[in-house]
Amino acid sequence: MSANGTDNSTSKKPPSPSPLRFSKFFQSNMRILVTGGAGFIGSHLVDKLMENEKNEVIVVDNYFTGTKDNLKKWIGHPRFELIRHDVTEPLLIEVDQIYHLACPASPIFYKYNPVKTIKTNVIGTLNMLGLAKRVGARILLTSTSEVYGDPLEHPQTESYWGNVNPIGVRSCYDEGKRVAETLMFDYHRQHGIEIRIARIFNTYGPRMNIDDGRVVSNFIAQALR
Ligand SMILES: O=c1ccn([C@@H]2O[C@H](COP(=O)(O)OP(=O)(O)O[C@H]3OC[C@@H](O)[C@H](O)[C@H]3O)[C@@H](O)[C@H]2O)c(=O)[nH]1
Repeated sequence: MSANGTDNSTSKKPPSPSPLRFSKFFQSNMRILVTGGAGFIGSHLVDKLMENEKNEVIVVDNYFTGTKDNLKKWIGHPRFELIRHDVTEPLLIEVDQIYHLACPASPIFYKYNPVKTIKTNVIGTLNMLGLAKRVGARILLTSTSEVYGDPLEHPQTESYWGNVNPIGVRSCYDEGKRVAETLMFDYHRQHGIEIRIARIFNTYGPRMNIDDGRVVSNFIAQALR
């Protein structure tokens, strides 16, 4: 039972992974899908996952804000595969874990085509959950502090439900991520899918687009100009 009294547990067993998981070879190899892996955070996650010799990493990305350049050191590596794919289209591959990061995170980009942004959050997450159910994979969603909207509680605890404008110009991202979280929990309760959700607050670091309009990159860009 979570702090706000809702019962997020499930009585369902997770779907069984592919029979290949139990063969000797695959026991020691984890096939990991990273959607949005060509982006700022996604490419650093790929670097971390590739450090483990037992991981095979597959990145799907439509390069809306990410770039192959962020992954250049892995292209051609035997344990790495890069696929140009938009997660609003179904994806039929065999994997054991899914890190679902595909979504424009900068306001400049997600407000450029708000309908596409919410499609990516809703249909993209549905496609990834459908894949997780089919292959018995565990799935992590990178959510955001924007699910709290304009919070009335400081600091926000994870059980705080937020204060979000459903019809504003940022709602495609804020509400899109909230629906993505809803879908994650519904697949968990209804189908026993193993889920993880990380609500990422403001981040900065190498490979961040300096002019992507987020607060920290704005401060740095203004300081440099
Ligand atoms: O429709 C889309 C939109 C975006 N993407 C990709 O998703 C990736 C997003 O990476 P960005 O560099 O834009 O953003 P970040 O890495 O900072 O965002 C990260 O943290 C915030 C979360 O909300 C995002 O989901 C997560 O990607 C990019 O590679 C982009 O090309 C898709 O693959 N499909």
